[in-house]
Amino acid sequence: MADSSSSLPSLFEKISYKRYFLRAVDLTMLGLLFSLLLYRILHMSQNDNVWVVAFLCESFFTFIWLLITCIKWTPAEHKPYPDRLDERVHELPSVDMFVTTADPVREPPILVVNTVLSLLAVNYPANKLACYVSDDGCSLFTYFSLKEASNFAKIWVPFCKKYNVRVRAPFRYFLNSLDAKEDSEFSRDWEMTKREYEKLSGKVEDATRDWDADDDFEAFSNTKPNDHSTIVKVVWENKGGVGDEKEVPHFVYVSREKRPNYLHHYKAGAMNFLVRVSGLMTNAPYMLNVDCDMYANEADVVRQAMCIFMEGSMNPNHCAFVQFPQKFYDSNSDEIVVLQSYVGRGFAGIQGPVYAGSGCFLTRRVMYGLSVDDLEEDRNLSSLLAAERLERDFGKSKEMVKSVVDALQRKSNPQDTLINSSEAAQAVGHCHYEYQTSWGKTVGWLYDSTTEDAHTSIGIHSRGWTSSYISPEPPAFLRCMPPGGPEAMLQQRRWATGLLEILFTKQNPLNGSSCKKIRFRQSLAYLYIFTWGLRSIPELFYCLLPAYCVLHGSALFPKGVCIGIVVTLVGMHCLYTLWEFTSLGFSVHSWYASQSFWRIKTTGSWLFSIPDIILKLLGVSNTIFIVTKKTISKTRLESGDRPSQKEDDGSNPDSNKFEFDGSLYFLPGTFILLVNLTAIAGFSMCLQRSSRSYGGSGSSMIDACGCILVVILFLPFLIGLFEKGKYGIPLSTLSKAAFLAVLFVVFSVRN
Ligand SMILES: O=c1ccn([C@@H]2O[C@H](COP(=O)(O)OP(=O)(O)O[C@H]3O[C@H](CO)[C@@H](O)[C@H](O)[C@H]3O)[C@@H](O)[C@H]2O)c(=O)[nH]1
Ligand SMILES: [Mn+2]
Repeated sequence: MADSSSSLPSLFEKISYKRYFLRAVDLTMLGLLFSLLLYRILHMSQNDNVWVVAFLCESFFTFIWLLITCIKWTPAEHKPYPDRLDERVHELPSVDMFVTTADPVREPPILVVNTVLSLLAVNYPANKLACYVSDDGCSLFTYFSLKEASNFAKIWVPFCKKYNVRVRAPFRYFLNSLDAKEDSEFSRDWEMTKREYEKLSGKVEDATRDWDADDDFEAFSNTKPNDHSTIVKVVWENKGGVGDEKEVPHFVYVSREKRPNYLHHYKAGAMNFLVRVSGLMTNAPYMLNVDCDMYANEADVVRQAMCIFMEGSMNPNHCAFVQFPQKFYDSNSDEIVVLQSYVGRGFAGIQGPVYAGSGCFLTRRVMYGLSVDDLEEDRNLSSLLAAERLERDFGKSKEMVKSVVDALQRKSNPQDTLINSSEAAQAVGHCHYEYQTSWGKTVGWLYDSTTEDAHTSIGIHSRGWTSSYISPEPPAFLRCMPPGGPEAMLQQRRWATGLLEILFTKQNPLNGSSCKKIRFRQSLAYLYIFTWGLRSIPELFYCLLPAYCVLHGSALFPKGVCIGIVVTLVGMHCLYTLWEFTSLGFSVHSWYASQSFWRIKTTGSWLFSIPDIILKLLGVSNTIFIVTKKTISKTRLESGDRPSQKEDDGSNPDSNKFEFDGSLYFLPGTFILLVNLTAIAGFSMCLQRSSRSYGGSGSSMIDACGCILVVILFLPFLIGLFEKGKYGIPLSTLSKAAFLAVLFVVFSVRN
């Protein structure tokens, strides 16, 4: 526990950003949007239906901007001081670290191995750590790889600690060659460790080929990913550990029972099983959640998070979780980094950041459904601890109930040996264990959304907890994302659908039930992300309106000086977002690519979240979680870890190209492109044919400029028209889009 004497310096500092100028910019843009709406209302009678459609779209955009302004108003973050931890805290708390994997093909085991190695090697007493891997793929190869990794960990962990290695995922660490030429102890150890890592990765890659059966793999025989019993394997137990540098923390492999026709709730279900198993085995008060596509990039990461929790145990600031921003070692998601930096810090200045599903430390008690009120009134806690209630909430395992009571009362009674709890662990992995309990409803990770992270997050904030955002440099965690193309579109659709799903649960931020403890601005902030999918409709319309007006000969934008409103809005938005990108060190190209991808994903991928939700509400089909395909990036590390700059160096000319396939995701974009190209062609032909001005009620140059802007934003599709292979738009998509475009043109001209 932390030393509460006030003379010692605080373990963290809250940094609140002053942004008077940016607030003025936000408000000016809001004012311009309202003026545009007012103009539309005043001129409604003189114009046709286009005017109404534009008005509706712009009302939606204004609403979004209002939410953004409200989120960004008071940005903040926490800065931890891990150096002060030893002076202040006599005994560090234990942490259970969870890694999830689900598919050995889409998530190569070598990636999981690296995630795990980076966690096992963090700077924290090894006897206070335990790493649990949940494998929803029930894969022998994953298990085999992890078992091999645990042997390598006995070399890797001491090596990292001896030489204070910063990047503790070997696949990243060994990308850089050895600087020291001389034959020092370090270079000998380095060479040896590298050789051992190469052996390990060779074995992992060949696992599917040379296979020597072993009794230990018995449990995997005759299993299918969706049909098998629970498997719990203690891969490595740190027996009698005292926390010295050579020790490797406990390491457990689990795969919960799966049967066809049983809902298993994807990652949320896996996380809930991990909470139960770890509760039975080590029952640490804190938990770290990392996806298998992410690794710890900073050895002090656990200590950084503990600064927030330990200080919080003195000042009841009720911090439920500490979220590190998602940063990437490939350059496919600059816009996410930028979004987090502004919107994420905005959330942090209200009630706390959103739990992002990975790179987050959580408190076990909070995950057991505790609310802030339960802390204040001991009475509540004792009602929570009533035996029959515990069984109803947490299930029928006595061992589980006991571990929950210990956790809620902050008593840590880990098992003497992990093997002792194997049997109880099997029981809590049964696919009917959660039946009629509170798991997934009020306890643990919440079900009913494919973005279980955002759903669980609002559940925690609704119980009155705050959360903390810390963004150390170098980044604490790094992960990878799919490049622009079918995988990215699939992932975006899953996110948009999952976020919309939350609007139809009890956690809907608009459902302001009085018992909810969430702050008003925090609800608005959640509303901003939950409505991503809905944005697709106004964005789609807005990409088509200029073309419609040019073809139809009507005006979309205001006339005279009032056009200044639109021009200023577009100009300000460009400059504002450009500044956001460049001030974080991203290039102008990255800014453009993000603006373009944002339009592509909204109109092409988020759009499908709407039928997904309708089909779910009608009971026709349920939403599914398709795991994103991960590939290992071989880009070299730079000292500053600025991934975006690296791939911009032109070494791989294809790295910025957008990939296509025959899926429907690319139909809206191709259609938008063709329609706007037609409108531009039509407009320039008319200009050539006659010098008659486009005055009166007809469309003007400014509408044609709108079409040009849309084409610029959909440039990856224009390039796709001329490319072949995976970089080209398939003929089937092209012909469907062309057919729709002809219908659109006929409709616009005739109407
Ligand atoms: O049935 C499943 C499906 C997925 N996963 C795991 O969930 C994690 C995330 O899956 P991924 O395909 O990588 O999804 P992403 O879209 O990259 O993940 C983001 O979005 C998800 C949904 O919001 C969150 O769960 C993640 O934490 C967040 O990083 C991975 O470790 C998977 O192995 C399971 O354990 N079981
Ligand atoms: Mn992922």
